[in-house]
Amino acid sequence: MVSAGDAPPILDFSAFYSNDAAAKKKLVDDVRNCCLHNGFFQITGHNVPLDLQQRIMTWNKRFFDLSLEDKMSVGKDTTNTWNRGYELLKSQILEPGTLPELKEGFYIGDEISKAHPYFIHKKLNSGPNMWPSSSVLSDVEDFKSTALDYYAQVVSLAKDILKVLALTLDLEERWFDDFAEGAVATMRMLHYPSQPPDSPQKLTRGIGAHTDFGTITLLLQDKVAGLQVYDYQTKEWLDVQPTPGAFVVNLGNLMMRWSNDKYISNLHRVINQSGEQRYSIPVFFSGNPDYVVECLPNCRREGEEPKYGPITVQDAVSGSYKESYGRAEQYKRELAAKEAPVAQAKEVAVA
Ligand SMILES: O=C(O)CCC(=O)C(=O)O
Ligand SMILES: [Fe+2]
Repeated sequence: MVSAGDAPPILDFSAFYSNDAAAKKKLVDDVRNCCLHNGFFQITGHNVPLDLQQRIMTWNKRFFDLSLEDKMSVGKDTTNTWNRGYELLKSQILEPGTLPELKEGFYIGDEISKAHPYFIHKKLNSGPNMWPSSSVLSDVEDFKSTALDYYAQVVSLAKDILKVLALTLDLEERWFDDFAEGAVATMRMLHYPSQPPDSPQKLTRGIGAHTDFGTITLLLQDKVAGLQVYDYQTKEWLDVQPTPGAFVVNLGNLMMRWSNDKYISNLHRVINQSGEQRYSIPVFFSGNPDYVVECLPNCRREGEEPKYGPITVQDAVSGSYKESYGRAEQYKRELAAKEAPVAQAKEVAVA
């Protein structure tokens, strides 16, 4: 049982693949408790090989070690609306009132060509990946195959977790299958430089307090800590300890809405004051963009109205993205407006 003040527990997911009914029931019960508590847990005993986790993490570091110019060769500019490629430091503000975030990212997803109906119809995060050229990265083919293999295996694990989530709601294991068919998921390699000692403590974030937009997130952390989950009862931030081989799993806003707020999409953030570089790789599983999400069975009392109306996965998730990037843009505009008169005054002084 998870209680107030407890960090997300580590659950052995191998029970899902075993024939041990008691162990499987315990896993389902534990996952249900976590979903009701704060929607966060860690899993070991899954089928994603440790070696693959290590190889993608090595690529994560190698990618961010490239020069800024090389990273910008796959920059996610305004023409790339499908969210792939490199994102500069300080591009996002997830926590209103804090500074642009000390993280840089590289977005990868399913390899979707411009002829694919998802691209043509501008479905959520759907389009071709942006890979560095071989002149930038001579073994880019290994980067590609490692990333796409990792992505596919984590998406498959996400589908297994959805089966467990179905069981937690006393639904058939296959309940989420239609939603998971043709699902969109986005993987984001992240690098958090250590926060400079002179940066304002209260305002500096690797990633500001936020909840995730999609259905479930599976996160791989490297060795450096920094991820924290907010505990509403104790009003404290709980550290999510990096655990070798484990994935941190958390529910996103779509799952919370879908469950009529029975299951929780919880606030979390990253602050890296370790003095070391921090790396992580979340995979955000959204679902089939056209699937209509409407109060799950067993999530409201008989006769009670659902809190939310039906919505497509596409509409639910894309709304949240626009909001968070809009905030960083607005901050930069305001800063530029504030600095402009100062710059002009300096010019006058020099003249
Ligand atoms: O890097 C982490 O540990 C967390 C990342 C995260 O919360 C996110 O990208 O939504
Ligand atoms: Fe997150």
